[in-house]
Amino acid sequence: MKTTGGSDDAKRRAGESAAGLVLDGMVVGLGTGSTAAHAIRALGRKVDAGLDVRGVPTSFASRQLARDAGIPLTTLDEVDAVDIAIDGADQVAEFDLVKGGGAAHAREKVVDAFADRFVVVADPSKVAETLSHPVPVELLPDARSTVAAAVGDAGGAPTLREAECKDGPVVTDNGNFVLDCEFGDITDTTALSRTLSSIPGVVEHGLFVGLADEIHVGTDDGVDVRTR
Ligand SMILES: O=C(CO)[C@H](O)[C@H](O)COP(=O)(O)O
Repeated sequence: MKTTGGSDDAKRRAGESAAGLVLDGMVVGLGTGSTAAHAIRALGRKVDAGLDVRGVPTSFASRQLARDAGIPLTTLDEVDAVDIAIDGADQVAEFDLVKGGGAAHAREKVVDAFADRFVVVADPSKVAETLSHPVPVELLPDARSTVAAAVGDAGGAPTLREAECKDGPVVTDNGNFVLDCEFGDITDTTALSRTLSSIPGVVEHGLFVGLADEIHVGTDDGVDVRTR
């Protein structure tokens, strides 16, 4: 699993803190990334101890990890509600996020937005005053040049995400490409989110605006929790 950001201990504290919110009978959205992985492993230990939950994975990677951890799985088609979603972020400013470092943001946004309570888990390296991390944009492969041009018109500098162990671009779990789009400081997250969503060929972008309910930031000796 891809690892970014700060210390693994801080990520573990954040993940375990969020997993502690899960109660018997809940349906849980299972995020993607190294911090969410700590929450999934902690949840697996609670399942071992007798907790009855069902997980909705947000990626191939989180599905595999949840299976290995012994968490019973379900899908959005089979549940009426997701009680809580626990997911990481590449950057957090107040309650707005940039996500998609693992190219899973399209499914993550569906699950995180549907959840009654969306809990973000992060380490201190992710926290900023203003979002400035490049925004991942998942797009239909045929639309690469037209989406890149539209991102440029919107003031962004797009870079096609290249795979590390394969020649050519990253291909998402949905069979699409990702453009990492540099916008500098993003002062109006709502406007940029709307602009990116309106581009034909964009499947989903990694700006998560107005979705997070709670942020758990693991520190050297504990967890800072912020609630809306
Ligand atoms: O959005 C994501 C995957 O698409 C991840 O949650 C994000 O990249 C953070 O990952 P990590 O916890 O490994 O730093």
